[in-house]
Amino acid sequence: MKRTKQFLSSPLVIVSGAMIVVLVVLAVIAPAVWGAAANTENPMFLLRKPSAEHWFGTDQLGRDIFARTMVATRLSLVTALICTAVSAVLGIVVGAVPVVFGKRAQRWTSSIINVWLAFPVILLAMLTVIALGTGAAATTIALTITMTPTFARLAQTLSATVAGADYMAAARMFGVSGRRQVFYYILPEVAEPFVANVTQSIGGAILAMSSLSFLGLGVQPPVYDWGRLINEGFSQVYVSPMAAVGPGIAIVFAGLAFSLFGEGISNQIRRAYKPLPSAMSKRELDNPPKMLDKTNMDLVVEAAAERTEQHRAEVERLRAEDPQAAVVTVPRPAPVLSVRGLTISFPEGKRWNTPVKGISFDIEAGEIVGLVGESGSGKSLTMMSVADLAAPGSYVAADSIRFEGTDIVGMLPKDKRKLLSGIGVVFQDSLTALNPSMRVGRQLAEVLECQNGTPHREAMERAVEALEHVGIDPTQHAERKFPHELSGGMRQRAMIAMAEINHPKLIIADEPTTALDVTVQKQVLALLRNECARNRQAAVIVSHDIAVLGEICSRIMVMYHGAIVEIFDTALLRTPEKLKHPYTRALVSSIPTLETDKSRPLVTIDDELVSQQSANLADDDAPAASAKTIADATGAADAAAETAAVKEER
Ligand SMILES: Nc1ncnc2c1ncn2[C@@H]1O[C@H](COP(=O)(O)OP(=O)(O)OP(=O)(O)O)[C@@H](O)[C@H]1O
Repeated sequence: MKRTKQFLSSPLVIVSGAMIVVLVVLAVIAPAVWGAAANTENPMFLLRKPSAEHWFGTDQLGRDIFARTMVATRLSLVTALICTAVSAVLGIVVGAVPVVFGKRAQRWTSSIINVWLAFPVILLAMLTVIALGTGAAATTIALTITMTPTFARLAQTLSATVAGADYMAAARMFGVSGRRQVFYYILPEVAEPFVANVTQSIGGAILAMSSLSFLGLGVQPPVYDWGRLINEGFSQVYVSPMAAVGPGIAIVFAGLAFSLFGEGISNQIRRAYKPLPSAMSKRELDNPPKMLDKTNMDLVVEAAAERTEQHRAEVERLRAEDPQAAVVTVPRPAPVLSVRGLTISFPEGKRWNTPVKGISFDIEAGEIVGLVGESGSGKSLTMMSVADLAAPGSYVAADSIRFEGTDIVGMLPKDKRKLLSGIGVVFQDSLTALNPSMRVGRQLAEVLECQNGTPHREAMERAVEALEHVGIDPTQHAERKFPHELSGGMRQRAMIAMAEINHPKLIIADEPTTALDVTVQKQVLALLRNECARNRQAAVIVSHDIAVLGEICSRIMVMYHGAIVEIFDTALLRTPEKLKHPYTRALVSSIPTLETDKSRPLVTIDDELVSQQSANLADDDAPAASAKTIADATGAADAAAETAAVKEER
């Protein structure tokens, strides 16, 4: 019901649907209304031109061509509908059903479909008609034979996607029968796109059927369809063009009606998969929430001041080490990424759901920062939005998101894409993040070809080198393999190689080791750390596991309920009592150590208690900081650091 309503909201579906209704009504009533005028020969009105009485004129036997066009609607429509419906069903049988019978059956049917598709459509139809003899039945069979492989290929492609899903594997494991798999698992999933395509094809079937009749291979007198009428009217086309153009208009009308209807349904299906907020007006949607978390701002200022202190200490240390040195240079890295007031919202009915609430943070060049928090705290949304990979349906607002000093907020998509090619992303699941139908080497090379225009051969050489750099044994020739032919660890390494290949300034790794076992996890994290050090890259590693982050990061940011509640130096993990936020303390105390008493249950985090404590912690009376304040504050800290360095240089 909801889906029907959704379809009816599309003007394209409404207009084309109305055209189809007109055709169906004509097919039903035309023989009764216009039958006599269409079939009665009248020697008094031979070959008349169009007039008020005979809109399309008359034929050589004095029959009204408009009436004949109306009457021909039924045969033209019915034959097209029959051959489309039969070939769609056959297409499902040939294309979708073998999916449940395993790889061998799929290979066989795939080869059959390929050979079938290799024959030119009209040639195959003509040969079939010649073999079967002319007439409506033979034409319908001929067209069914030619249309079936197209539907079979479509059904095969759609079903193969479903067949690869985890729930299908589970169904097979549970022993669900093949018939049940087809009817309850595959068909419901492929039905909508399949039906949309089939509807579009009805227009094509009408055209093909008419073409055969026009060539004299289709229906034969005294039976007639639109193609036959054009054939008959062709002889008088110079005297009375409407004799051929009239039935031609009917074909175009019917073809357009079904093609547009199929197109309209396809559009609506595509839209259904992209959450569209319908309850809010455009004005409301143009104004998503914009927030600035003042407590988070204070943390950023503190972190900047802390790093300034560390920088000063480093200058002092080097000075003490070599008091004679005329110049002591300790370059102070500028933030490669600087985010202020990032707010991410989803429209839910008439309200906004805001999982990320005005957060701010800086990532300095070359540093590895961890982003930790419970599931649903907004970690992935934050980092993916920074990389311009925001979740579908989300609305992202920010005071600024500066990457290498350039603010991407409000930037044109083309320029943004160019700038953000300096960010490499390592996704959680390498199996879904890598293209399953492309060899690994090709995928790596494509990054260089698309981003730098590197020639193919050179890009392939660099892809092989990159795979070797991430520790994949070159004798395994991973570059020639498809992703599914690699182990989980190798795939994750390949994805790191892909993120690294163009030496981005920042790597975003979203839970890069969740799917791996503990040993491989450690190897992959060590690899990430080493690659960042080797290429002087910054990285943000998103994880649930604060212990893992402690091993490779210099700083950790803690997210809780869509806010950054603490930013701390990893060294503090050794003195957890110095951590400020109750959630961070609870998180750290839940890490099991060698001293943990195994007879007692692991520490869990009491969400309610943490919320209460953090509410007490927040200083509600403090004036809200603005993005400018924070920029000034961190700027002041940076300036102080620069001054320290410059002074020392002198
Ligand atoms: N496409 C979406 N539509 C609506 N809400 C969403 C969508 N994606 C995320 N959210 C909301 O944003 C919240 C945060 O999502 P996010 O993926 O950032 O969590 P996370 O901290 O990365 O969790 P996890 O560690 O489990 O991946 C979710 O709990 C959900 O409420």
